[in-house]
Amino acid sequence: MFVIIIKRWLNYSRNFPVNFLLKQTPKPLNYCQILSTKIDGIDSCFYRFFNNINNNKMYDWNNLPRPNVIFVLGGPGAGKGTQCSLISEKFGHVHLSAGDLLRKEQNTFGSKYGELIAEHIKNGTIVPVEITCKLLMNAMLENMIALAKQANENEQKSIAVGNFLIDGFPRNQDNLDGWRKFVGDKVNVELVLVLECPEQIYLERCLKRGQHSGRADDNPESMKKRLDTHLNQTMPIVNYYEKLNLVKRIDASHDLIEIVPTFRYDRQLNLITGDFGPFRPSVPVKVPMWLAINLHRQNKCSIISPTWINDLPKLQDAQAQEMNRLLPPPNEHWRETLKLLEQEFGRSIQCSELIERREAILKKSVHELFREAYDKNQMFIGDVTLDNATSAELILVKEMIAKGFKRLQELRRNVLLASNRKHY
Ligand SMILES: Nc1ncnc2c1ncn2[C@@H]1O[C@H](COP(=O)(O)OP(=O)(O)OP(=O)(O)O)[C@@H](O)[C@H]1O
Ligand SMILES: O=c1ccn([C@@H]2O[C@H](COP(=O)(O)O)[C@@H](O)[C@H]2O)c(=O)[nH]1
Repeated sequence: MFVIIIKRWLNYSRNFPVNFLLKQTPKPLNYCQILSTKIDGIDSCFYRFFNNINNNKMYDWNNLPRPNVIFVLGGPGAGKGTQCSLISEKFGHVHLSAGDLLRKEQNTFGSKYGELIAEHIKNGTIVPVEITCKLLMNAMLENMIALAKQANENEQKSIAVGNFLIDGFPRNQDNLDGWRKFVGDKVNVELVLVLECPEQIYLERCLKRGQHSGRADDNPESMKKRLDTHLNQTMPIVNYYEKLNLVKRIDASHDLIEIVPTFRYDRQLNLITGDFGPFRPSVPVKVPMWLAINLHRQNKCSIISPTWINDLPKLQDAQAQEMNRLLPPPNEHWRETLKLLEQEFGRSIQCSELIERREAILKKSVHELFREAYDKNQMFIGDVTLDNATSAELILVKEMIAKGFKRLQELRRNVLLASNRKHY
């Protein structure tokens, strides 16, 4: 009997912090009290939980303030990681990349999920939510505990609320369902930032990154699958959040332009759009277009032509084969950038055929759209889809669309008048 008691006692004390925590039912204590009695318990639970992500019993979130979450979505290479780093530097949000957490788990010695994760990443498919969600929750909890500890050390009355940027999640319906089930109201989802680029840019950026990233999915085959997953599985999630009015779409295709300064300025320029510099003679640095032109006019730099300009002849040939569809442009502002560069350097960049062909396709598709309505004597037109047209290109057909609607209105009025006459 005595031996059994000793054994049980030994077992109990070996698991002491965990047992202690599990036996305590959370009471509405003030945070400082909770910290002084419980924080070590939560910590050790956290580490056990982290080592064995299957063991969700060890998880305790309830005594910490409800954190704010911003989801950051966008295609592969949209710049989610890049922008999150900038936001977190500027505003202090904690950046958690679901992809990075999965890659870390994949490379953790002895992880039973390593192979499964590697397979999904290579194929551009989505890892089951139980794994991703627990990794995210662990990472959030780790940060929340750090805030709690900080408050405790500084004898603050309340713990700061965690602010998280969750990059690359939720990516599909399974992710969304799992997030609702495991996290739900434990956090406050404030916003969903969606970074958008033409497909060509996603591809270019990831293939370029692939030259040094060592990532198993920065190659043409994986990219095809990742783009497909983004379009067919992630975009429906964006639509879901759009209905909740939480989505903010951002054009992420703005390329900075590379200049070679002829002057020295050892500090950074802190502009609204980001921090640029330092500037050193002969050392290339990226800046916004307006700054490049301004410095160039003062003879303070030379401008390096963006690489996509070299690919324009290829796009021109491909677009010449396509009679009815616009191919993805190099980026949203390609025409404006070309115009500025042409003005600056006084020479023209050979792509007038490409511009004419795209304008012709656009005009033809708008024309056909309305012609069908007139021919069938319909008062309404179907959905307008002008895929791959940039904002500048859409402005070109704005007048045609306005005229088309005006004529449809006239048609409608005539039909109504005719039907009223019939009744008399
Ligand atoms: N605005 C930009 N202009 C040009 N290149 C960019 C821009 N933003 C990011 N990049 C580059 O594109 C590549 C992809 O960026 P980043 O890793 O931030 O994208 P991501 O959306 O997090 O990608 P993934 O989903 O594949 O992890 C990087 O090499 C980065 O330097
Ligand atoms: O929530 C997620 C996030 C990512 N994945 C997988 O990881 C790769 C790479 O993700 P990046 O965000 O582009 O770094 C992605 O293609 C998925 O295979 C995931 O399954 N779930």
